[in-house]
Amino acid sequence: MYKIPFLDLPPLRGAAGTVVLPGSKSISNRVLLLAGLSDGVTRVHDLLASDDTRVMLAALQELGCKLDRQADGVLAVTGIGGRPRTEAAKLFLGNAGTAMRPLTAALALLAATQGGSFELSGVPRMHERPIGDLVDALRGLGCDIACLGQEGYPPLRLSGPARLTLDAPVRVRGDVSSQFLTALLLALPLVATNDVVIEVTGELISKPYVHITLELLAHFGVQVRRDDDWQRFVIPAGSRYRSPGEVHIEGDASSASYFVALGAIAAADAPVRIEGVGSASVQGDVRFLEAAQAMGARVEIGANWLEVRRGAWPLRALDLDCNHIPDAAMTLAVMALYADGPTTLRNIASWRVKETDRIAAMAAELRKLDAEVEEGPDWLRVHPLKAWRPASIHTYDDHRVAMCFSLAAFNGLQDDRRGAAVPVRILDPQCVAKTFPDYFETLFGVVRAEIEDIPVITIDGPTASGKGTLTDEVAKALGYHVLDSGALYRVTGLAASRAGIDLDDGEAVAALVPTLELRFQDGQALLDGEDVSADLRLEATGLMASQVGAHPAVRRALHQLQLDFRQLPGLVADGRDMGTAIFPAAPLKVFLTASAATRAERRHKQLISKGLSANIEGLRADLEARDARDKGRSASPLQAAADAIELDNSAQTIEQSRDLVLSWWRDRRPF
Ligand SMILES: Nc1ncnc2c1ncn2[C@@H]1O[C@H](COP(=O)(O)OP(=O)(O)OP(=O)(O)O)[C@@H](O)[C@H]1O
Ligand SMILES: Nc1ccn([C@H]2C[C@H](O)[C@@H](COP(=O)(O)O)O2)c(=O)n1
Repeated sequence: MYKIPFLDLPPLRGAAGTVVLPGSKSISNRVLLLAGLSDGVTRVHDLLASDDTRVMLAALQELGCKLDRQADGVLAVTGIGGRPRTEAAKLFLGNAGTAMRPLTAALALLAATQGGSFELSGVPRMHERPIGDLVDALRGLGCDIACLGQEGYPPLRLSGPARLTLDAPVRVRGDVSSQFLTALLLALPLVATNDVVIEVTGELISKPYVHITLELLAHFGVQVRRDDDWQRFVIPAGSRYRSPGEVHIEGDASSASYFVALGAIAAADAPVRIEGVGSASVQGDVRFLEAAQAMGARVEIGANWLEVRRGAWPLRALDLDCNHIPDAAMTLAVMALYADGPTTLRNIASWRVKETDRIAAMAAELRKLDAEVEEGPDWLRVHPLKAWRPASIHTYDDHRVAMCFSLAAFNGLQDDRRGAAVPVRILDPQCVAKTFPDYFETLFGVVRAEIEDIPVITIDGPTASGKGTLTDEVAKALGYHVLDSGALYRVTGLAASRAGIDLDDGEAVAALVPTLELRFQDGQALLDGEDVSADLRLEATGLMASQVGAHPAVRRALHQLQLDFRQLPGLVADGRDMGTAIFPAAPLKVFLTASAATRAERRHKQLISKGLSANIEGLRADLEARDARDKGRSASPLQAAADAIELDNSAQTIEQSRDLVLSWWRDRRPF
């Protein structure tokens, strides 16, 4: 996950490959609650690991459920059989509507029948999301619920005992959020001593989510009867949750929408394959496929997979009632930028009370790209874009805003004039943790950019100037990859010396390079499977690296290997010739220096801190000798590129150097 303030997406040009979806959020949290309330153990396969499931798990644990993560990755949930092990708990539920609503209903009813006091709270946005209709319905049954802030909103206190009246129908509004009805359906079996009737007032929205609820209730032994018009539901007397033993969570159909759109926009040659949802899915958002097909996507579908590729291009504009796919429909708003006319999304009033006011948010952010957007209380119209503006997309702590705006990075496909493609900046990218923590990593695994569009920052300089440290810091701040080119020369020197090759024989050393089995993994350098990280950092290895690096044949042999590090979303490359020979067109080149005395002192400290003895005078002599060789060789000598910025960090802290480089980078960005 990118835990950084912003993530810049370079212009993207194509997509192909396979994506395995994370588990569905809606199914995960419903299954967890049902498993938690049941008797016995439920083994949950493919559970979504995200912020929303984490808060649900923490709440269940607080109520007395036992959670056991098993070796096969399955989570075993031992339920409380409808009897909380505590009489009082304060539960923090973040911004998870799928936890707040059903836990409110379940704990209000359990407090009423068994006594107790439960407080439910969340992040500030959760306290702005209405829950009054559910509270009213529960109060109508006799539950004791106090709104601790504003009436009709969390935080809430649920207290008991209280006398419940279950013989009259429970009325709940269905036209604001279907989660209120879902909450009652999930909770009322706990107290159904007689048939309990729920009547929905107003037309029920998002029926597919209620369908998921009914399917899962049946799986846990509760057969709810419903009328054909979805206005009346009956929970039979004596209903009891029974764990089905094993439950498999299917992939998240709303998350699939980004990759379906990706296929429709950018899979011109080979499809994007999406594993985890398909024709057997119970989630309503699989119907996003119909909308994508109407816009031009070509789709093949199996029980548990989809393959999507581009059909019509530009996409076809759409006028759609999105009531059945409220979450996935946000993706259509960005697809609309690539359409042949204005696209209108209707019946999306529920967007206003989600993680943020999504109608306002989408309109504001689409306009930043220069799109023409019209909005009404429950609709949004987006006009296609020809000339795009680079934009910094505010994400409102809303995972779906972040994910769907990643699709705006394909603007170069819409306007193929040279240089017309623009990058897109996603602010607070870690908000995707709510449902899809590795969304951007997954995206980068299946998209393609022109190599020259992938940004590179080069940091060259003499030994122990702090290049590696600065490179790591800058890369961390931007979410970029790192190329430690010195490590490649060090490995080459080490391997050649181990193989008994004369380090002055450039051709022999170069011939060794293609045979090296080298991997960089979790901070380790593995040569033929052996961790050689410690050997690589020895001063003696540095000298060998300098020696082999003087041969043009060795430099040629390592050239492509270094270019291959240029991957999405960007690269910071550290070495001696990054700016002069390997990435001569890099938009930011830094030549980092520090006085020899400072460098010797830093290296001394570094070695001592690792428990290695060192002599400061000897170190200084070694590094000056290495610098002399690196500067004096004919092939790509150590020197500043003509357009590099020189930075002497002798008197700077690491943070000061980092912030300076980041400020230079900011100046070069179009945002
Ligand atoms: N600005 C700085 N202020 C203080 N110490 C620094 C600074 N930059 C780096 N250092 C310290 O100097 C030591 C050497 O830094 P680093 O290993 O990054 O240098 P390098 O140029 O990559 O070296 P090499 O050429 O051997 O790969 C490290 O211990 C690092 O923490
Ligand atoms: N781009 C590079 C990187 C390194 N070398 C050589 C010269 C250095 O002295 C040696 C070790 O590098 P370090 O790990 O200290 O950065 O490798 C080079 O020639 N070109």
